[in-house]
Parts: sequence; C-alpha cells; structure tokens
Amino acid sequence: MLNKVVIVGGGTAGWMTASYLKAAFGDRINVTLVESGHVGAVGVGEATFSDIRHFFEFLGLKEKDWMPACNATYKLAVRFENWREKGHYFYHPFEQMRSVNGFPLTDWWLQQGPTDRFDKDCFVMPSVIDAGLSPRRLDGTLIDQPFDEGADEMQGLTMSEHQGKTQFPYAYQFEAALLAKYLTKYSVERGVKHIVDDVQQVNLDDRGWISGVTTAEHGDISGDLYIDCTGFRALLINKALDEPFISYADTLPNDSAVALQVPMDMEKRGIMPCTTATAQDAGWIWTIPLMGRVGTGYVYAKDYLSPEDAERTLREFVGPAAADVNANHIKMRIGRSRNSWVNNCVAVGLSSGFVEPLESTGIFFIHHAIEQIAKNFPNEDWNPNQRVLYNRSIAHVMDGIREFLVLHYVAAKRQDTQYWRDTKTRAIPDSLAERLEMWKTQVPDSESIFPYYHGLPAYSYMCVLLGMGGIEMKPSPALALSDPAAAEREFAAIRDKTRRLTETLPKAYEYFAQHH
Ligand SMILES: Cc1cc2nc3c(=O)[nH]c(=O)nc-3n(C[C@H](O)[C@H](O)[C@H](O)COP(=O)(O)OP(=O)(O)OC[C@H]3O[C@@H](n4cnc5c(N)ncnc54)[C@H](O)[C@@H]3O)c2cc1C
Ligand SMILES: N[C@@H](Cc1c[nH]c2cc(Cl)ccc12)C(=O)O
Repeated sequence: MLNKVVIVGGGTAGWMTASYLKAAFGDRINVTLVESGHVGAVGVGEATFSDIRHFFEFLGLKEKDWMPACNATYKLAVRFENWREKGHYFYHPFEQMRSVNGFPLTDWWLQQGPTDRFDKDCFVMPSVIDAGLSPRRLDGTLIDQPFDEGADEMQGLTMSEHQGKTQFPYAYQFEAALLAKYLTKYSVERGVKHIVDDVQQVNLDDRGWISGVTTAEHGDISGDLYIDCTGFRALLINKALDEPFISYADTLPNDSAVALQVPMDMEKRGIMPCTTATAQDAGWIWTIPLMGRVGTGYVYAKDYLSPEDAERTLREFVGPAAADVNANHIKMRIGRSRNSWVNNCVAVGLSSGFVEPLESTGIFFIHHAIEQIAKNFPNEDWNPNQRVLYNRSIAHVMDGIREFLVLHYVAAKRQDTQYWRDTKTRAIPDSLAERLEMWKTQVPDSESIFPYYHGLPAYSYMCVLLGMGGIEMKPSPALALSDPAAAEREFAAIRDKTRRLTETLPKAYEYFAQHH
C-alpha cells in the first residue's frame, strides 16, 4: 500500500497540503513534513478566493475556529483604483451576475445603464463595500443568498465541481504566517510528523525517481510520494528532477515586489472589507486590511523601477505608519513548471507556479492542487495517466489565470507612463487576442472565456473589461429591439436591496470586534 508522503517545505503550501491530506485519508496515510529553520517562508499571501471556504469545511473548521487566530477579515471584492485613470475605481465582487430575458445585466447596462458605474448598477456588494460594512449581521447571519449556506448539498464538492452552482459573497484575508502556524498545530495533532531541518540533498534512483532526501541533522528521510513545497526554489521538481520551467515573463513583466506589514489601529482606521489594488507608475500596490495591521506591497517590473524607488514609493503611499517597519523585497518567478507532477514528485505552491497576486490566486492554486492530489492519489501501479490528468488540470488553471491577468493590463485605459504604454504593445497570448475580438462584439459568457476550469466565471471578465475602460464594449444589437422594462425593474431591485443592506448591516470592524 503506497501511503508514505514526505512534504519538503513548511510555508502556506506545505501546511495546507499536510492538513488536507490528513483530513482526507486520516491514519491510512503517513505524512512527514520537513521545513528549514533557516530558510524563511515568502512571508506574504494574505487574500484569497471565496472558494477557500471549501478548504476549511473539508478540514471541519468553522470561521470561529481559525479566523481569530489568523487576524482574519472578510474580502468582498478586489477594488481596482487608478487603473482607468487617477481617481477612478471599480470592484470585482463575489456576486452572481443577474440576467434579464437571456442577456447578462451588464449587456443591458451597456444599452441603458442608469449611471456610469456598472459595478454599483449591476451588483449589490460594491455599495456595501463603499460603506465599509460586513456581509454578516452581528448575530452572525449572512445576507440573504440565493442558496442555503448550510445546505448539505454544498458540502464535499471540490472547487471545480462547485464552479457556477452558486457564488459565495466573500473570501478571506489573513496573516499567512499565522495560518501556517494554525495548520501546523492542526496537522501535528492529527499525526503529521514535523521535522525542522534543512534538506541538503535530493537522492534519485536509477529511474530518476526520488529515493529520499538527506537532511543536515536528521539523516535521510524516505517515502513513496514527495511533495515539493520549497517555494520559488523548487528544490525537488526543477532542481533535482530538472523539470523545465515555462516563464510567463513575455506577457506579465512584473517580477518584483516589496512588502510591508504595518501595525494599525483598525478601530480608528475602520476596515474596508476588500483588497485594494492601486495602480502606480510601474505596477500596483496591494492593501489588505487585517485585524491589527495592514498588509501592503508594491508589485512592479524591475525593468521600469529600482527596488529602492519601489520601497520609497510604497513608504510614501503608506505614510508615517510605515516609518519603523522593515521592508521585505521579493523576486517573483512568474510562470509554471511544464509538469508539476513528475515521477513520484508533486510540486505545490510557488514551486509549481505563480503569477503576480493581482487577483489573489496563489493560495487558490495551492488549494486546487491539493484537491487534485487527493483525487489522483496513486497506488503502487503509479498509473502514468493519473500524472497526465493532474498535469493537464494544473496547466489549465495557471494558463487560464495568466490570460485573465494579462487582460487587466491590455484593458487598462491609462497610458501616462512608459510602463502603461508598453502594456498596449506587449505580446499577449494568441488565445486571448482571439477572445478579445469576440468580446468587443459580445460581452464574455461561459462559451467565450478560457475554456477549461480556472476558477473564474464569465462575470469576472466582464468586470475587468467594463472597469478598466480601455476597450470599447458594445451591447448586443438585439437589445435595441428588446423591451427595456424588465431590465429597468432589475436595476431598481438592485437599488432597493442595496438600500436595505446599507441601512442595516454593521460596520466590518464592529462585526470583527464582536466575533474575534
Ligand atoms: C509578493 C507576493 C504577494 C502574494 N500575495 C498573495 C495573495 O494575496 N494571495 C494569495 O493567494 N497568494 C499570494 N501570494 C502567493 C503566496 O505567497 C504563496 O502561494 C504562499 O505563500 C505559498 O508559498 P509556498 O509555501 O509555496 O512557499 P514559501 O512560503 O516560500 O515556503 C517555502 C518553504 O520551503 C522551506 N524550504 C526551502 N528550502 C528548504 C530546504 N532546503 N530544506 C527544508 N525546507 C526548505 C522554507 O523553510 C519554507 O518553509 C503572494 C506571493 C508573493 C510573492
Ligand atoms: N471562484 C472564484 C471566482 C470569483 C468570483 N468573483 C471573484 C472576485 C475576486 Cl476578487 C476573485 C475571484 C472571484 C471565487 O468565487 O472566489
């Protein structure tokens, strides 16, 4: 029976993998995690997709179990500031797109939008976010949803099986190091063997399969399946097994970041229930509000900006609160391994692939990979088709998200610096170029976006195209023949629901002050 797993690396990827495999297979699987006491985790990775709740559900964890330990808050959207022009902003929310007479409401908005804000006209949550409110009332009840949050059929679905069934209204923001610490305790309590040591050598047999890893002080550690969670170093998959890395740098030039963890009195500041991406001269700055601090950082391209200037810009952006905070400069490896599962080694996390965190996809990649490992867990036959199916799924998710991120830059209207002008002339994936031509004629739908599961619905593409403002979008010609009354009623219903919620929901800080 093949059941000995060795995980190398103890960042978010390592401990999410260890905890999930233990939850999936219990004592029928033997998991050892070895992590260096000298090589630090990347130290960022704080905003997520809403799908991450399936991870916590799978582990049997409720929000009250883990959120307070991770200073976690809710994320209702990404707020894109200054991407169209300075002073402009829009939201990419977690909210199902409404349709009227077979056309998405954004199509009707292009025909007869009530205002110039597609997001506030077509969705409810942007106004809730603008008011700094919580999606849960002080008694913990969630705003009314087109589905029952606690319904049994919601449990046990993987993300790809769940896609499109419903849209949960929020994701999370949390301290990555505290989540890793929480999952360490969860994992060790369930039998994961935790070794703090440096892996100094990866040993291969004559087939090129991993036969063990040699550590500085704990000798050789061997198992059946090795999971590379060593971050950008990719010690096992790219270094030891020499699996090629496919760079996305030709279409996504941002390769650097500088991050600050800024202590903040959130009671005084208030909590914006969203992640903010503020465009800058050579990239963008993320702002993630947590309980007790703000996580922030400048993602940029070193060809356009030096690390020193990036840090200076970030400190000026944050203001005096950043004065005594140390900066964490990070080189980002953008792209993916050609295959993330090679022989008896699977890479998860940064070792497998990464794109800049513009839509908070790193932890989504980890979660998706872990679900697929559990689904394709091998036996002693080591059926190569399992590796083929796994690698295809991972490649699709990363290539799909890469296209979606490139769309942000292609569609962004601003061209006030060379960096932004170059976003309009830089190469884009051929498949995206074809889709863009279609979207200029008809708003994205499930048939015209990236065709394989990559975690995003068509309305995410609509938000980027309508928000960024650089690509002219037209309504479907058929709408000129259609009766607008039903769409006008839908817009009015959204305004009514928005009013009811903004008049009754608590402030985000008020909710967390009671529930942390
Ligand atoms: C600037 C930036 C911002 C990001 N923001 C987000 C975000 O908002 N949302 C999101 O979902 N994702 C985000 N990500 C991605 C997220 O940070 C990662 O997906 C997540 O941290 C997982 O990292 P990891 O565990 O793969 O690697 P790491 O955190 O780098 O961990 C690597 C581990 O390997 C160990 N290790 C390395 N070498 C050895 C060795 N020889 N022996 C033993 N152990 C070793 C280290 O000790 C460490 O424990 C961001 C990434 C970057 C770079
Ligand atoms: N499955 C993802 C898709 C998604 C839908 N809306 C958003 C908004 C943002 Cl900021 C990221 C991701 C998404 C999810 O539901 O999380």
